[in-house]
Amino acid sequence: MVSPAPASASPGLWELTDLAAQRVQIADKVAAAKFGTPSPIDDPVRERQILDSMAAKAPGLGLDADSVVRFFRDQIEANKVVQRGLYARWTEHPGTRPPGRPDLGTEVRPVIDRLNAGLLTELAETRDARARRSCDARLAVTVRLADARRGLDRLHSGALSEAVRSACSRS
Ligand SMILES: O=C(O)C(=O)C[C@]1(C(=O)O)C=C[C@@H](O)C=C1
Repeated sequence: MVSPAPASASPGLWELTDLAAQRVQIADKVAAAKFGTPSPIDDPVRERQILDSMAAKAPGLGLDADSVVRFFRDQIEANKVVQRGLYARWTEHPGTRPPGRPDLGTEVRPVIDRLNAGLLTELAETRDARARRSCDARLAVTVRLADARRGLDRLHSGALSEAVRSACSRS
């Protein structure tokens, strides 16, 4: 669930940013599902499915398919940054490994699917705000607020910045 916008957040960009933050946080569960199993972090088939599905829905929402693909590619790359960071952490400090292994197909990907749908809706909702010249500055503030609100550490906060880097000035 998207948490309510902090008073100082740019109302138009808060939901988009908070959903991207949640997508970065769900990488912990993805990594926990895969760590110590033969499943690699990279799943090109799943990535293609996400990108094709988002691209197909874009025109109906008045969005440019290429821009939507770029945005979701960034979401996926950000997710992988977190997964790799956690793998490194868990390898170096076995005591920090997650206690359980969630099921990727039934527990984790359905959440990602919902976040993807929400993000696509928000891309459409924020078309005007993202086209404004003020977008970069407002987004930077919103990202810092999401960092604080969700208590993101450096790994997740860096990934969130990467996730939203193409959000401004896209149709
Ligand atoms: O679903 C997975 O297996 C993930 O690792 C998540 C995710 C994503 O961000 O959607 C990231 C990397 C994979 O290549 C595919 C998808």
